[in-house]
Amino acid sequence: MSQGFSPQLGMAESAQAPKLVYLVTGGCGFLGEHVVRMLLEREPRLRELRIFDLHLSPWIEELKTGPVQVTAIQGDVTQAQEVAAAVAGAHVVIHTAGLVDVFGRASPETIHKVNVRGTQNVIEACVQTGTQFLVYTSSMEVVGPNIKGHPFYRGNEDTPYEAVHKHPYPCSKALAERLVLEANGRKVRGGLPLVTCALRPTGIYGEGHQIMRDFYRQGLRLGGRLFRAIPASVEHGRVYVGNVAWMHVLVARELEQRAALIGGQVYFCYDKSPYKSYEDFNMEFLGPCGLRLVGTRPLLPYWLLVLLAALNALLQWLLRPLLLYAPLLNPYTLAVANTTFTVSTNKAQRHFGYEPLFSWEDSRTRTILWVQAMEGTAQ
Ligand SMILES: NC(=O)C1=CN([C@@H]2O[C@H](COP(=O)(O)OP(=O)(O)OC[C@H]3O[C@@H](n4cnc5c(N)ncnc54)[C@H](O)[C@@H]3O)[C@@H](O)[C@H]2O)C=CC1
Ligand SMILES: CC(C)CCC[C@@H](C)[C@H]1CC[C@H]2[C@@H]3[C@H](O)CC4=CC(=O)CC[C@]4(C)[C@H]3CC[C@]12C
Repeated sequence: MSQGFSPQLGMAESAQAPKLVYLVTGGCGFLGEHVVRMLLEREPRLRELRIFDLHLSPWIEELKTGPVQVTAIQGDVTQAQEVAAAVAGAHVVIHTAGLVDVFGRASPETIHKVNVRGTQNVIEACVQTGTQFLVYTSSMEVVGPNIKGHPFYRGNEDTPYEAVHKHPYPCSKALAERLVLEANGRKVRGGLPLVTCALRPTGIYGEGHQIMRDFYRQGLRLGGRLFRAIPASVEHGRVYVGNVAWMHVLVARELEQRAALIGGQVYFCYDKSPYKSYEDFNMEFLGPCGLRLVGTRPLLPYWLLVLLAALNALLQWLLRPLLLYAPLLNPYTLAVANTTFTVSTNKAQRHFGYEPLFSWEDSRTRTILWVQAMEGTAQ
């Protein structure tokens, strides 16, 4: 059963009746919502958009009034039958669903179940039902930073790096990514080959970013101040959520025409966001909303942060039978925050013509407006 499509948006073709069915798993999440909205805005060949998520958001209802049929599917990626039912008849699957947890909220088993087995279910569903194109949202964490704290400075997809994973989240993303890439070329129902690729965003920011919200609220509680914890010289790759969504839409569109080139490939997600430390970067948005980052150098010595992070891990373990204690600071988040990880690549541009849709100025303005719209601004 062929479900082919042409990614070239010629005049004649875009004027034809839309015929494609897309499925976005995790479509109600931070990134998933942007992918969903981007598809509706920028994929004129879309006939039906299926949004699959454990928790469906109320905003989906607003999307149902447009020309594209929007189908909300409440489901769990760990349930193979639910996934297969959602995938059946879809031309393209964009698999963003995942458990993003580096704070110890979920058990390692749950993280593995959702991120690895869930991805396996998506692959098997494509194979069984004859869906040929699969885009997987991977993560920079598949590469690093590693537990040795080696810097990854302006690296690209071919830069050698000692990827050593111990934490359940990067372990699960690395395993899932491998499954997706190994599935490239498998025969789907009807005999055509499955075409897969993986996108690896660095730290995503933008409207809906939960950790930014947490930092903002913490700053408000501390009287409009945040205290520098990490040296300004430690740089982090960050990418605007709208550009990450755009990259997903574009690569999904190009998968068929350029299957031999794109199939089985990984791409870092990048844009023109500046390289800065995690905290200085956040201040690009929190600053204009009235917060101040105190200190040109970290206020606490690093050894004390390591001690506090270890104490938090101990408290989390001791308190687990009674309550969930999951602060931002733990040995893993400290190691990630304190290690330079920046990417510099044009692979997505070379392979499928990606250019960021949003400039740095636009991305910044949109994010600031979103922070300002949150309740109780500091201004
Ligand atoms: N936030 C970030 O900085 C980065 C995120 N990523 C990846 O991007 C993807 C999306 O992440 P975010 O949007 O940040 O997270 P999110 O938590 O906002 O979104 C994930 C979505 O998946 C859904 N989901 C979770 N478990 C599910 C299950 N068992 N069945 C069905 N749906 C389920 C959630 O309900 C949620 O709507 C994830 O795969 C994550 O690993 C990659 C790099 C950076
Ligand atoms: C108080 C601490 C000293 C600073 C805390 C900051 C951390 C919570 C965050 C610093 C770097 C973040 C991670 C990074 O952006 C890469 C990521 C990729 C993903 O796929 C998921 C999220 C994350 C692990 C992200 C999580 C928060 C940080 C560790």
